[in-house]
Amino acid sequence: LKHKNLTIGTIFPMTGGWAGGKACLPAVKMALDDINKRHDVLPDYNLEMDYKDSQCMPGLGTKVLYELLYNPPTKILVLTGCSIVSTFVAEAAKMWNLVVLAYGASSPALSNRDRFPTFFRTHPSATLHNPTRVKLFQRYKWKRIATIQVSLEVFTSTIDDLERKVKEANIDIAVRQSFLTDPTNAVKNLKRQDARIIVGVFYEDMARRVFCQAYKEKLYGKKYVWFIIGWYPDNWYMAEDKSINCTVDQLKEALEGHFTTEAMILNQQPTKTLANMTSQRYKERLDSKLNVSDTSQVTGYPESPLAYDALWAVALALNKTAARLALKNLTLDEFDYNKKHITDEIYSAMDSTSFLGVSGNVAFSSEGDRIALTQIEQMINGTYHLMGYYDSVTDNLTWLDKEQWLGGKPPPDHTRFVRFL
Ligand SMILES: CC1(C)CO[C@@H](CC(=O)O)CN1
Repeated sequence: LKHKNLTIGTIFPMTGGWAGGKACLPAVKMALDDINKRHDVLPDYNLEMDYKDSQCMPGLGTKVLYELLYNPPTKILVLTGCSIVSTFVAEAAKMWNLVVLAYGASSPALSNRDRFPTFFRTHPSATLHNPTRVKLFQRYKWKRIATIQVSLEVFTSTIDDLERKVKEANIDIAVRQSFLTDPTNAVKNLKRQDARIIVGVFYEDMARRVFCQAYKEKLYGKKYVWFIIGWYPDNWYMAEDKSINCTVDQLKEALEGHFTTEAMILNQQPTKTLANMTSQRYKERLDSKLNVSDTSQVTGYPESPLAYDALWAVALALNKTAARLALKNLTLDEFDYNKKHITDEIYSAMDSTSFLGVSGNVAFSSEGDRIALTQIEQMINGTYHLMGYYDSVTDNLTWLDKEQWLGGKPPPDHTRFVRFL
């Protein structure tokens, strides 16, 4: 039983822009143990991994990919983290007929079958937020939207996608502002162009600068509605920040009432997953492996269910492939980088993935993107409160009717001129 080995090449960012490997590597090790104990999954094979650190840098990521591919044993598939590493690895890996599965890549640019024909990701694309935003614009009859973003590819392509989606809904992005590190002019322009319903996409360091400027420009309060990203650490606006000259209370005042959207990447139900474990039990097991006091501060902790489930997606796809190859008297351990017919089987098995993981139901779109629910929260009195969920596949918004409006009702999306007859 499990007398043959299959090796997965895995790349983790242990430091750098997103050091998600800190929690995702232990999660993948846990998944390997769990899978190798199962006799009903890959009964003939023991799954192993050969892992490298990319430091979330594309150059190093490319170098370690070559190390993985030019050293035995043959790798059956590659696992990656950061977007900037995944784009290089997924672009190159097809030359070795390798499927690539990312557990930590959010860039919309990766949803591209021409550039990345063998790419999948258990991490949702940043564009997952956009159908939710449109749904809320429609709910409150807002047709004039403003956006402000940091000039980074991941945010530019997210807003480009939002523009396409609002156009389909007959909604207009009337004001679009971007900045590199200083949002002063962008925020002034939003005020000058009478922006009211504003979508902001940036990392939390820039979010503090934007809302400090919004405080100064009085671009907040009952006339305005802000939508920003929901996966910042809970008290992100209280962090010590020498780059702004606003107090926490001033930021808190500017932030009062804003909405956030984020992908749901931890199964909320108390049900047991395919791994015979609830997501709560998963967290307990990972916490014991991380053995630090506050595990939620470990980079990659929120994404670790995506890494754990990525291994299960690999195991199930290889299990399915082994059975199909057997019909042609072929086996998985015959794979080498020239056997595209085996890659095609792995690809189609991965494409048809559907199982309940600790991150919720795991399934991929035709571009390999993770299909997931989003949750909407609102900051009320300095803390986030759950407002509802949105399933873009069924276009179903579950709304708890708890939102608060500083002016007692949703503000209009522009100044209403009363015509004096
Ligand atoms: C939600 C976040 C923080 C988005 O960036 C991902 C990293 C990346 O896309 O490179 C990790 N998860």
